Amino acid sequence: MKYHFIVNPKSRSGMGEMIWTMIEPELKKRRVDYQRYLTEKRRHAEKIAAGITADEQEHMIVVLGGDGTVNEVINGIRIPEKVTLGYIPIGSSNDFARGLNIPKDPMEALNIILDPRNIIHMDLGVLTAAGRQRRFAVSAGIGFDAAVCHEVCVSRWKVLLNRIGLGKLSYAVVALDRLKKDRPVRMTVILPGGMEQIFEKTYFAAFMNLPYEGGGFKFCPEAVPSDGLMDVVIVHGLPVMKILCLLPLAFWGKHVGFRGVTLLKCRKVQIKTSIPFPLHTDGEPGFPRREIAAALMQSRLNVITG
Ligand SMILES: Nc1ncnc2c1ncn2[C@@H]1O[C@H](COP(=O)(O)OP(=O)(O)OP(=O)(O)O)[C@@H](O)[C@H]1O
Repeated sequence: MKYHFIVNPKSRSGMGEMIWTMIEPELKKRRVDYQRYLTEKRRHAEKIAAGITADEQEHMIVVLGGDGTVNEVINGIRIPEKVTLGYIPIGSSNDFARGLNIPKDPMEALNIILDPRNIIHMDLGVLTAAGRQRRFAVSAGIGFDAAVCHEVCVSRWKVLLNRIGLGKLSYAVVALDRLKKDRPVRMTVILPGGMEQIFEKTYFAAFMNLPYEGGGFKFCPEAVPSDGLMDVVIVHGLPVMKILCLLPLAFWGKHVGFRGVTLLKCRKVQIKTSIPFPLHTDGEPGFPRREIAAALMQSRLNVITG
């Protein structure tokens, strides 16, 4: 089967293009049947994936880019179960690769794509807000974590830290700054069957398909991408000082069990907040909203993992 390579040359502040120049000679050497598509702007990867899968037949798509490019590709795919996805991680946060044990080394990642040992049927989430839907592979969130994503996208920290190979730390640096500025809100969480829980002074809720988000925060250590369930983490009712202590622990998933950290598993959840709160899907920012819903799709994506 032909490999469709979707390459974001601008990922990790321009590293994508450089890595592709290493990968392409290897494909030629191994006589791989491939086609390359270079993304030219935001949302272009989505259009490319939509074009490849428009015939609703089986396809092999390989993404070379960051979590943002993976997100665009999964949003473009017509029927996820017809597609097998390979991934060469070149992003700043790399939570998709981290959660699926995909090697960071581009050549190693290519090897497992060309000779796959493990293919999982991965759940995909859908975030619905103001009548619009956006799919996610890693996580979606409302509140503080989404505000951090907004700011990382526009801050110079990501570019500076990417230059020294520490791009994933941009989320931690911006998180510390946002904690000083953001005010927690009242959040109502509605589960299937109508069960309602109210959380006061909530900083954020994240809906996770994989254990990590934000460049390595293991917010939902038990998240399994093929179990048919979303893991939800809600952080609420804590003083800023305690959050500052818990955030580093979250790198190892050791924040679990502390008061103010609530974890749930479900297929569907609805959230209402007292004021509009920022959103994200796989780290890509969305407009602030007061009411959203997150759910898993019926159709699953085949993903080559490490
Ligand atoms: N040619 C291009 N020029 C500018 N931006 C682009 C281009 N192609 C894609 N993009 C945009 O670049 C953004 C970031 O890409 P990507 O997520 O792959 O890398 P990253 O931000 O370094 O990684 P991560 O999401 O893991 O932090 C995406 O939102 C995508 O829409």
